[in-house]
Amino acid sequence: MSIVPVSLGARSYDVRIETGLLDRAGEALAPYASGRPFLVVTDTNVAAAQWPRLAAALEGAGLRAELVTLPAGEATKDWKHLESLTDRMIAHGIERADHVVAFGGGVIGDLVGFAAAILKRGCRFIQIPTTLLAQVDSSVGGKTAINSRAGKNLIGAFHQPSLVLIDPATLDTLGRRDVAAGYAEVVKYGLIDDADFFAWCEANGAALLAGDPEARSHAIAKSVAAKAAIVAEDEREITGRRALLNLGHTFGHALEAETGFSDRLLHGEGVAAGMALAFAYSARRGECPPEDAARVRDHLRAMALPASLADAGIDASGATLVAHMLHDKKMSAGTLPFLLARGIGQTWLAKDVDLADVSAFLDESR
Ligand SMILES: NC(=O)c1ccc[n+]([C@@H]2O[C@H](COP(=O)([O-])OP(=O)(O)OC[C@H]3O[C@@H](n4cnc5c(N)ncnc54)[C@H](O)[C@@H]3O)[C@@H](O)[C@H]2O)c1
Ligand SMILES: O=C(O)C(=O)C[C@@H](O)[C@H](O)[C@H](O)COP(=O)(O)O
Ligand SMILES: [Zn+2]
Repeated sequence: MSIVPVSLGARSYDVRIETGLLDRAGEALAPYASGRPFLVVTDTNVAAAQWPRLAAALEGAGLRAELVTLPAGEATKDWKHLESLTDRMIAHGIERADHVVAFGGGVIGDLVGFAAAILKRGCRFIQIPTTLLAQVDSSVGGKTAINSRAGKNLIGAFHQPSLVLIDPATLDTLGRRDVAAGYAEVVKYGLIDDADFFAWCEANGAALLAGDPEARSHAIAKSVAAKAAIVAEDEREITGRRALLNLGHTFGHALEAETGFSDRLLHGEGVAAGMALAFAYSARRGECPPEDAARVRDHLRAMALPASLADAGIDASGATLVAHMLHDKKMSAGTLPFLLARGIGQTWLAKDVDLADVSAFLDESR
């Protein structure tokens, strides 16, 4: 078992990573049991593919559970499902010290985490992530949210889980497109500040996507450690350190908004295209070697990820995409800081980016 601590003073917690851990989850969850059964929230696909394992583990440890199953997909991160979930939590009698279990991908984790942040002004939750994306990124760090009509994750809160349990074997039932989408967030850690890890991705990405257990476990442990270190330094994205985790997201969220937060473009796919655009734009500004931008694009494409507007199926104008960006949560005093790169592993937060120039770049890229 590898254990990565997320060090946040009174809000510290562990991320436990071990193949087969789901079958022993009862043991790990027992200390968090209250007088009521655990409320486990999942989606339809995870309920079919992985719930029998968690149910057996809970039963084996003498723990009771009630399952809430929500529709699968990004559209579930909305007011309607937040309302129905909080109604279920209230009916269940959740108290502030109780733990709700988020069992699924990033959609379930973000929604359940936000419901836990606001129910009775805050109750506790545990993450059991079942997608590569959720295991390497969304289950760690306490960003919770739903989408608004205007944009991605616009209604949310920072609320840390008490525990994260990662079983890489849950990925055995995940579809190839979702594995690839999660892989985009793995590549992100290399592009931010670890050129050696990007080189590892170039060498091992294909094996990881094919389900190689060693490559998978290495990528998960490495990503979680990278994220935990950044979150411990800047939990609420104040100093600019945590903003690095947003590499590719200003472009990516605009592409997601343009496709209506639907399965036309998955979050990780938007991030992949967004990272390629961030590198291409950095190269256009003369700040990044064009060979590095090409390496990023080529690797993402080789992993069946989109690396351009056309790959992502986007035909919108630069002005339309920039209009989406105005809702970005990094906006400050009317300007939008941008994650750019001086090369692979050298991401930085630029504060002098002119959105008219971004719009022109996007029009050229179409
Ligand atoms: N909070 C954060 O820090 C953070 C970080 C990155 C992404 N996110 C958010 O995460 C969301 C995307 O998460 P995601 O990619 O996990 O999407 P998701 O939760 O929609 O899961 C993807 C698909 O896989 C299915 N699935 C999940 N686990 C499965 C399994 N083990 N076997 C079979 N099917 C399974 C789901 O039902 C769904 O259809 C986005 O909303 C994004 O904004 C949040
Ligand atoms: O944890 C973070 O910080 C991130 O930015 C991780 C991102 O991968 C994730 O998609 C996050 O939800 C985006 O944050 P947002 O603040 O731009 O909504
Ligand atoms: Zn992301």
